[in-house]
Amino acid sequence: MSSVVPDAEALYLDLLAGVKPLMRPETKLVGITSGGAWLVERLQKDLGLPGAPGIISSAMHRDDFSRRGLSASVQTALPFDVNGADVLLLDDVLYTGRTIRAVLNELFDFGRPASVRLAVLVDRGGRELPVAADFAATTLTLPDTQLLALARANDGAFSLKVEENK
Ligand SMILES: O=P(O)(O)OC[C@H]1O[C@H](OP(=O)(O)OP(=O)(O)O)[C@H](O)[C@@H]1O
Ligand SMILES: O=c1cc[nH]c(=O)[nH]1
Repeated sequence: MSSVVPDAEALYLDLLAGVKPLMRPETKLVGITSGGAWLVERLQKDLGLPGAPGIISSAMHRDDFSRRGLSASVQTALPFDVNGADVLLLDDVLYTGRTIRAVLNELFDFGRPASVRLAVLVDRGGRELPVAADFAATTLTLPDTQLLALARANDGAFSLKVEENK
C-alpha cells in the first residue's frame, strides 16, 4: 500500500479547485452519505452557492442491502427539481463503483437530470463496474484488506484513516 495517508485538508483544496471547471451556472451539488455529504456541505459554502446542497443515500438501491440493511444514512434530501438539472455528485472514496450505481438509481427515482458528473476526494482503483470520476483529487492503490475512511473533527477539519476491511 501507499505508506503515506494523504492529507485530507490538502486534498479538499484540490477538490475545491477541481470541481470549478465542472460547474455550469445552475449545477446542483449532491453529496453521497456520509463522507460526500460532509464534503458537499463545505463545498457549497466555499463555492458561494446559495441554499443547502443535496444529500443522497445509496441505501435503498444497494446490491448488498441484505447484508447491510438500512442505516441512519438512509435519508435523501434533494432541495431542487431533479428533472433537467445538471447534477454534480460528490463522494469521499471511489472504489468498486457499486455505491455510484446505487446512487444513480436513487437519483433517477426523483426525476430525469440533464447531466450527472462525479467528483471524489480519492479514487483508490479496484473498480468492479464501468464507473469513472470526472475529477479525483488523488488516486492511490490500497490492498483489498484495507479501507480508507474520511473523518471530520469537531472543528470541521477532514482527515483520512486507513482501517482493516473486515
Ligand atoms: O465504490 P464503492 O466500493 O461502493 O465504495 C465507495 C463508498 O464506500 C464508502 O461509503 P460506505 O458505503 O462505506 O458508507 P459511509 O460513507 O457511510 O461509511 C464511501 O464513502 C463511498 O461512498
Ligand atoms: O477504501 C474504501 C473503500 C470503500 N469505501 C470506503 O469508504 N473506503
